[in-house]
Amino acid sequence: MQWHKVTVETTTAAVSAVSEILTTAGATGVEVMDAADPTHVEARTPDEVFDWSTIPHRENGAAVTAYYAVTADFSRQLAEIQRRVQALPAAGFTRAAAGPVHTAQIQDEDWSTNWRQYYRPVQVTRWLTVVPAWSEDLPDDDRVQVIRMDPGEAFGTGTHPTTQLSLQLLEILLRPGDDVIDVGTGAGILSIAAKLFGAGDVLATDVDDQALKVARRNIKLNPRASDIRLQPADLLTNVQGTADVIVANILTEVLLPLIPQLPAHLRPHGTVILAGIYRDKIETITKALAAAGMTVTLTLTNTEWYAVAAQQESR
Ligand SMILES: C[S@@+](CC[C@H](N)C(=O)[O-])C[C@H]1O[C@@H](n2cnc3c(N)ncnc32)[C@H](O)[C@@H]1O
Repeated sequence: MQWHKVTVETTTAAVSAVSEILTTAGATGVEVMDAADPTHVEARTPDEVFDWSTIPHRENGAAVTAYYAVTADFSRQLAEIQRRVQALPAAGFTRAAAGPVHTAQIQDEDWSTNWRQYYRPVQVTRWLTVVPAWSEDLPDDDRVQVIRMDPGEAFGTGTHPTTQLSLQLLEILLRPGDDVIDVGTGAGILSIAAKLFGAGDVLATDVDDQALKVARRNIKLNPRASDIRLQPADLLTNVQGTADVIVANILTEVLLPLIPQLPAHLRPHGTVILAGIYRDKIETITKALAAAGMTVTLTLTNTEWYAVAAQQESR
């Protein structure tokens, strides 16, 4: 089968945004080469997800690659990718983030399954390990919860710092029986983790139908999370009801319009967990939370990324 290979030259800060653009345009997965990734020498820890020695290390900037089936629709998909990449500087990224978009037509060389050999289980929090769906390699400690995921299908299989920060805050803050809304669920990992941590009702939403399909598949891989509800939704618009915990790992540009919607969906003493915040955006998010009557109670960082937990100020 023939595929279009699309590579966007960009910067470390914009990798997540570019990955989202390529995924939203219909890619089933993205490959990231980033100079900020640890080299294989720095990365030799028991938690490694990749065999780094097999992956070349990039010297500058970053590149995100995705593959699209050869269809009549491709020129429209490519135009949309180029339009959205060019809009990155206006969304607050540096001009360098909107680098050239390269395309090539390639023969299927099993790229869609080749990456599987690089994946290993990864311990994402103290009590949570993400295990690829096909792996028999389970943690030795039976107190550690296991999430089964099919990586490479949608953003959020546990390896990105923003997902790990969200999982860590859920592990710290979620109380048994808490009802949860997961805004922008992607591959469903935060909702599944919430269930394993003892959540009550969990509603997972996403604006992208493809993400919801992937989330549905991953939920099926985790029987203890089988009653997660899925709903297509743009942020909290048309989402009914309230929750004890609302979690969202999305870029700041998307979190900002979400924040004013939160109080109407958050129970008294409820907690909001926001991740996907690049370090130069943390002040903007804190101010927006304050304007919506919420105070940051806990902040975690991982590389350049921040995640915050916030609660409503008592009235
Ligand atoms: C960075 S991914 C996070 C995925 C997963 N929650 C995680 O933590 O790994 C962001 C997700 O938000 C979704 N998203 C983007 N804009 C949205 C919106 N306006 N409303 C709902 N979901 C949105 C994207 O489709 C994507 O699946």
